[in-house]
Amino acid sequence: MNVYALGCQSLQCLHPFEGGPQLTDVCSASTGVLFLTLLNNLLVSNPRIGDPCGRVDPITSPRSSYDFIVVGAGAAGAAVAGRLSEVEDWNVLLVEAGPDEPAGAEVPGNAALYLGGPLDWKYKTSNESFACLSTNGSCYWPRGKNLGGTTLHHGMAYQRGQPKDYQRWAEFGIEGWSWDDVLPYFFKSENNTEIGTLVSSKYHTTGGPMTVQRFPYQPGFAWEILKASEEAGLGISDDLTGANLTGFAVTQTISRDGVRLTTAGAFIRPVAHRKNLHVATNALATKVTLVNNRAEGIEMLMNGKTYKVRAKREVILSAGAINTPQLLMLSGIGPKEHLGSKNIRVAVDLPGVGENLHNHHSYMLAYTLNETSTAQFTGNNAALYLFNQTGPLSSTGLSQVTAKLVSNFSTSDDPDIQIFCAGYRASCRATSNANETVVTFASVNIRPKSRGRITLNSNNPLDLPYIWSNDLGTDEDINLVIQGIRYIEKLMNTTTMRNHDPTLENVSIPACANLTYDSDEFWKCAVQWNTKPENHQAGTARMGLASDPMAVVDTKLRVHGVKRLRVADASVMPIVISGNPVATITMIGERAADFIKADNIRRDTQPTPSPTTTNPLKEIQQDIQNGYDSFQKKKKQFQEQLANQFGVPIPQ
Ligand SMILES: Cc1cc2nc3c(=O)[nH]c(=O)nc-3n(C[C@H](O)[C@H](O)[C@H](O)COP(=O)(O)OP(=O)(O)OC[C@H]3O[C@@H](n4cnc5c(N)ncnc54)[C@H](O)[C@@H]3O)c2cc1C
Repeated sequence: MNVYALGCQSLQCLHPFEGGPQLTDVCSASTGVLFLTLLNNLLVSNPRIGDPCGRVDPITSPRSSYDFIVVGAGAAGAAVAGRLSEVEDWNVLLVEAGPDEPAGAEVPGNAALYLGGPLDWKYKTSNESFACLSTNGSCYWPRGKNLGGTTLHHGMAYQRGQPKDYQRWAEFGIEGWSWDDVLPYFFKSENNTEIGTLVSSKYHTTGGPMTVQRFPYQPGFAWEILKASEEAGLGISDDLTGANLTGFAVTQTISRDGVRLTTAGAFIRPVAHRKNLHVATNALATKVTLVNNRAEGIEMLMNGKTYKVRAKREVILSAGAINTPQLLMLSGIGPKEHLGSKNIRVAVDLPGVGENLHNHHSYMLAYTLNETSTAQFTGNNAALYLFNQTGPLSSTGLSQVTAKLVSNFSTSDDPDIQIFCAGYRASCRATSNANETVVTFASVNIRPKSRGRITLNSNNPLDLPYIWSNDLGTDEDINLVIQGIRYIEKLMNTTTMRNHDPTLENVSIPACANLTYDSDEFWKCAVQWNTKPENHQAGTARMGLASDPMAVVDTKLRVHGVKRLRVADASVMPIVISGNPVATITMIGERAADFIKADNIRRDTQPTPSPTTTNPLKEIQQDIQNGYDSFQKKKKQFQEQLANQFGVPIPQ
């Protein structure tokens, strides 16, 4: 009997998940196939990593109707579905195009390794005039296609943007989304384990389902970067979401004790036992069905069969900034002429659907250090990780180091440049120059001005949409990236960094060869040819007032002109926040769930108002408390079971 079977039988797990790509599919380590296979099995069976007993039990076919249907189980959708299912009287269907999360992807050292395969939508932009010129004006945009969405692949950095980001949203006439309005919803999700030791209770809290903490491991070079930053006068911060918004930081992450925590892991798995929550995996929503401009349900493809499922109350689209506008358009909601050109009957002419597409964009400098690299993905480190979830595999290496800085277009309370670092990762994917230590620094424009759009290639839901990002479409966008490059150069020119003898890897781009190396003109050319698009796409179904012709949803996330249909994901942000967006997108999911609860509980209680039962806020608070209590109870039982059967100590 293998360890996996032993663990699951004794814990009476009914639905462990062994599927999805295995380590042997995503790694190319010299450690060999047998080692990777064994490691994969041990990860799957480990209660703290693969969590075999906490997995969802996906439905094999949907019921004909539910109260709510949520499309997409990513940063927002998992939060929406988990929260709605707190109300026992409602039944909720969560529809996800991809499968459950493979255990290997929960290892922080494996971040992004599962992209490029079946868990990735593998989007590519087209016809870029100013970006990704080395790849014929086409940028690669990975997006997660699995429970947890892109939170199964992301770098896990926890940020919220800054108060000014939400002030900018107000310029669209949006009320109710100021910093003071959104902060309680960041708190609602958060369980910060480093209050008092690293961050302040003024900005952070405990009790939510999303654990926020630093990784247990940092490579020594991470602290060297912080030392160099101080030396260069760029500053350091313990908490870029706290009082000190600028400088370099070893960031807090959305992870729990050395294991990735996706939104599915935070919001769905702990409540997977709820009878009123159905999860459909490998199920593609192909359209929202409308009757008289009212959402009646969805059509979906699952296991080769088409289903029509009715939503008695509402449909919520959380399919992300690319798929949500695609679904809206496939359902007849979008720009009239464009829908007509694809033979789609227009239900609601909403010209803003698919417009306002934007993304952070960057340029990466790679430096070779004067030291021989030592392998990090070793048997010892793997064992350390399996037993304790510590060591190099329990972190993303230098990717946990980031900085927020200010260009000359902005002010210190509103940083507009971010630096992403990478290197020293315990990756199982062998690199070509295994003997060299290479570290990278990307200068990221986190206040992009250029806007692109998403349109349909055809009315076939299986066709990927057409994406034109128009990245780097303004001089200011390019200038901002160059200002970030100058900051990186300043950092690398410190004594601290020079002690490591860094050499900038040759940037040889034929199209830029006639320009003076390291001049602004040179970098302007290089940035456009070797653009590094970030993965923070937003804005394609943006919030705004009904009087705003380009607005798609109102401030309660209801689609203009359509009843019983909301959007909750990155697409509703009028302007992407200045930083890593997951926490904000989850906050949007939290808010959507509360808007829905308030509207529906009010509706349910309207006919027979009574002073004792008609306070919707009180009821919502009670629902949340009930959900939280039952989660805590289940967690305690599970920990006791582990302690009794495997001697795993109960965390204090
Ligand atoms: C490599 C990488 C690193 C990143 N690092 C960070 C980081 O460190 N910190 C951070 O904050 N952010 C990071 N991000 C960005 C972040 O992950 C995304 O911005 C965020 O996950 C988007 O949330 P979403 O809910 O809008 O969409 P997603 O999380 O992408 O979720 C959408 C879900 O909908 C599903 N779906 C789509 N269409 C359909 C359909 N028709 N039917 C059924 N299901 C459907 C998808 O499969 C997916 O599961 C990173 C992203 C990438 C790719």
